[in-house]
Amino acid sequence: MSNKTIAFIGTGNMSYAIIGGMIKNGFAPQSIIATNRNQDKLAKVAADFQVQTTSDNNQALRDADVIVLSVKPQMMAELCQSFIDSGVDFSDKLFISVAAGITVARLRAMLAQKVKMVRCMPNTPCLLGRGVCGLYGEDISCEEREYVTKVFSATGIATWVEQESQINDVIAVTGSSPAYFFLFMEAIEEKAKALGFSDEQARQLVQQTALGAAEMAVSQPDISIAQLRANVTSKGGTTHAAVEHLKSQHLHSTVAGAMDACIARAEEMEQEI
Ligand SMILES: NC(=O)C1=CN([C@@H]2O[C@H](COP(=O)(O)OP(=O)(O)OC[C@H]3O[C@@H](n4cnc5c(N)ncnc54)[C@H](OP(=O)(O)O)[C@@H]3O)[C@@H](O)[C@H]2O)C=CC1
Ligand SMILES: O=C(O)[C@@H]1CCC=N1
Repeated sequence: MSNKTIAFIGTGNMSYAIIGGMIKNGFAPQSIIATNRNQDKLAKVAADFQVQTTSDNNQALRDADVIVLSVKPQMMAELCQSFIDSGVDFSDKLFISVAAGITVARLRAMLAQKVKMVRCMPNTPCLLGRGVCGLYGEDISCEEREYVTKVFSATGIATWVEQESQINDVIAVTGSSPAYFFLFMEAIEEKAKALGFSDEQARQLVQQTALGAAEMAVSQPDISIAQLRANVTSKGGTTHAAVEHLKSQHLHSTVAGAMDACIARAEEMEQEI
């Protein structure tokens, strides 16, 4: 199975990140096909990673063993219908959908076949091999599960969940959460600029601090994140004043509420799409 060809249908932000992670971690470029309707994006992924590219989705469907569905959820039904209309026999292909808010049952209905299906919930740090992917599969063999694990382990951490509903929890915890961190970084950057730092200084200061904080957590797994935070917080000092302000603004419940909103939206999309 590891010699199989994998086709990414729709090469936008997420496929680009997954392909980048795969290439950095030893997957052969000739085993990867990227499709897109936008030629500029195909030119970029070909130039950056030397993978095969085509704007013909049906060609990729025919040539690949594994088909990654990576268009926006609202585009998925139209894409699946085009596969049905192509006349290509895809009954034995392994499908992987990275789309939020579309269940296995719905994807199979769109494809009008009970195909082997994996749902994957990745995040964009896959590009650097620092991603997290939640995986859920139906009717896949042990060999296929191993292959999928190998693909997504190349992009970071890959973890299987037992219940499909847990994919929505993964979205809240890791799929969408790079955006929460970026939002926090944006807020610090904005205030740094207001304090008089240049745009370049503000960007450097915030990104280096975020990187340092993340590396502190990763490199010291025996120290809780709460303790790492406490280690910065001198009694009666400056950090204490800042942290108390964040707590008084209900940061924890705000974040929990944001994650609940994320899950609720995924559930809503399951009904809409
Ligand atoms: N971005 C993220 O962080 C994450 C995204 N996802 C999921 O990944 C999927 C893709 O998201 P993302 O990469 O952000 O979206 P993008 O819009 O960046 O990428 C989708 C790409 O698919 C192309 N496309 C649309 N329809 C077709 C078609 N019929 N044939 C070929 N190409 C097509 C689009 O072209 P065009 O540019 O012309 O529109 C676009 O380049 C979504 O389902 C999303 O839920 C999951 C986890 C994280
Ligand atoms: O915002 C979205 O819907 C997608 C899924 C997770 C991250 N981006």
